Amino acid sequence: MSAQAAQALRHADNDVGVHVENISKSYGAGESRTTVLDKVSLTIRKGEFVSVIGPSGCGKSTLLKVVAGLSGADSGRVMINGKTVREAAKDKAIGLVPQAPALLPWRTILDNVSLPITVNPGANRGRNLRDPKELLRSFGLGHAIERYPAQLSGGMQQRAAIARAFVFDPEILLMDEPFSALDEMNRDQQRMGLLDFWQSNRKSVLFVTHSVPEAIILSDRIVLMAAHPGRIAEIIDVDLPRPRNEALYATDAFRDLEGHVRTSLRKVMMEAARV
Ligand SMILES: Nc1ncnc2c1ncn2[C@@H]1O[C@H](COP(=O)(O)OP(=O)(O)OP(=O)(O)O)[C@@H](O)[C@H]1O
Repeated sequence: MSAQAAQALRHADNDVGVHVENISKSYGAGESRTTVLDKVSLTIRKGEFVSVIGPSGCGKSTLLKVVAGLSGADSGRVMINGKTVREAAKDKAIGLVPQAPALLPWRTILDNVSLPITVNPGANRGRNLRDPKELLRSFGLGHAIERYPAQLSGGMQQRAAIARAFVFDPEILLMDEPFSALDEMNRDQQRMGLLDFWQSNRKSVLFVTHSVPEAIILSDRIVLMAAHPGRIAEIIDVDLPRPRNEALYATDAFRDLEGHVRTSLRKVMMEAARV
């Protein structure tokens, strides 16, 4: 058993939100077959924020898709709060925020966010539902609920997409570079909004990003992946106090950690470039 798998199993108790065990996945057949994920094991505790960072093509999105149940693995297993991904998805325990907000242009923001709970009301009996209006207010969109997506900025649209992911009050949240399309200032504002919301709505989060500062300010741990094949190279604890805010960027502790993450990232990038 690998050290990663052993570490993951040690956490196999009630504290576990997401348990990824020995996940492997390949694409293609014959000579062109490539291993995208090679025995990836990882545990995310309940209420823990974990970011995944690594070179382009190392399998970050693929890992997220496997955890979301959107893509099957060749081997290994994923458990979410002790349930299979299929059961967790059926219970609406997984919230997904894609790279692009994917809002329906002909529906208002409120209708977009309400849509998941209005499609099949009968199936929602007994479920914990969040009030879409209240969610939108928490994300600073209270004034925009009757507007259409095209009338909002990119950052506001993405905030609406994040609010939508919370309507079923999911146990875990999966986010694939949700702020990557935004300019740096807007991006920072959105990440602070997410940080504030998450700090008072603690969920297990798996967050894919290319940004080192973003990973540090948001996360409890950073999973650094290496490529060819995609695997976990290092797991870095973000031992910085919470609640956090922008002031953290200017601290020595933040800068030290940023230096560490960048050095490790450079190492895996150079390794990936040699393949
Ligand atoms: N459906 C698919 N069919 C074949 N190959 C795929 C498929 N999806 C992903 N891949 C390949 O798997 C590898 C990992 O892709 P993935 O998107 O998970 O990487 P990533 O780390 O998220 O990349 P990026 O940082 O550029 O978004 C890449 O080489 C990609 O080309």
